[in-house]
Amino acid sequence: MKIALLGYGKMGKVIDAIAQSRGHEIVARIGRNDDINQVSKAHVVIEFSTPDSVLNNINTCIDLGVPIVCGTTGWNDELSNVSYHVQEKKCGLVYASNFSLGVNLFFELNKKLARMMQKFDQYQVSMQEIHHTQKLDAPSGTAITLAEGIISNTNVQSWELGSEPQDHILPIEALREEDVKGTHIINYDSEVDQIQIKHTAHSRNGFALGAVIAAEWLMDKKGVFTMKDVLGL
Ligand SMILES: NC(=O)C1=CN([C@@H]2O[C@H](COP(=O)(O)OP(=O)(O)OC[C@H]3O[C@@H](n4cnc5c(N)ncnc54)[C@H](O)[C@@H]3O)[C@@H](O)[C@H]2O)C=CC1
Ligand SMILES: O=C(O)C1=N[C@H](C(=O)O)C[C@H](O)C1
Repeated sequence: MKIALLGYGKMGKVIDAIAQSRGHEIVARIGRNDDINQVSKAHVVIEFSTPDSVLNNINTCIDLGVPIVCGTTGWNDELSNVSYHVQEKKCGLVYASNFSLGVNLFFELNKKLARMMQKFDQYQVSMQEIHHTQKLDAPSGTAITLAEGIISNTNVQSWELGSEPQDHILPIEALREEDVKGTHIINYDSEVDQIQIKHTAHSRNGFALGAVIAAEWLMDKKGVFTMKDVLGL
């Protein structure tokens, strides 16, 4: 399969190596100042850039009719507009806040735990995410997906970055530390105990492999999908 990499930073480079190890050809490595029309040479684009570039990148790929796997975070509010554009142009998009198998299993575990906890209001839920210091968005896209999983399965109504624990609000603490690839922790605290679930990424390889598997899966499909569809969870 011919792949174009749109965004060639930390993730783009790891995806390059993993895609080639799976027999794919990288036909373009496109940075901020390069010609985006190079994506037309590819069967599929894998997009990991920045929150300020992602919308233009996705919309250009849709207009050029090239299917896209997008991992860039920080644009949740625009997902419905982008979905409309994908359907209108009969294109294909996989978007996931996190492409790793482990985190996608963790998403399901989080929802299941939230369903169990909803009738026990002596527990206050909270979340912590830790990432490297270059990360541009907070909270992480993964933390927002986890928060949505809790909100849709409990009587928590919203999440708040950096807030104190309060009824019906999920506080999210976002910490930035040197070289942390991505850690997400959910706590349910009562006066007498704590239940905690945690996912720790040891490298970027899990995110990158998931993105390449999503690109292989997307090839013959039209519509908007997420990693749950790709993995059949
Ligand atoms: N969904 C997932 O599984 C994961 C998502 N991410 C997200 O992916 C994004 C990228 O992460 P990293 O690679 O760590 O960041 P990075 O900062 O190392 O790389 C981003 C690259 O995109 C380039 N870029 C900026 N504007 C561009 C444009 N218009 N066209 C092409 N390239 C452009 C930048 O120059 C930079 O080289 C972030 O939003 C991050 O949160 C990161 C890891 C996993
Ligand atoms: O920026 C990162 O590095 C990561 N971003 C994603 C996110 O915002 O959730 C996924 C992963 O945690 C690494």
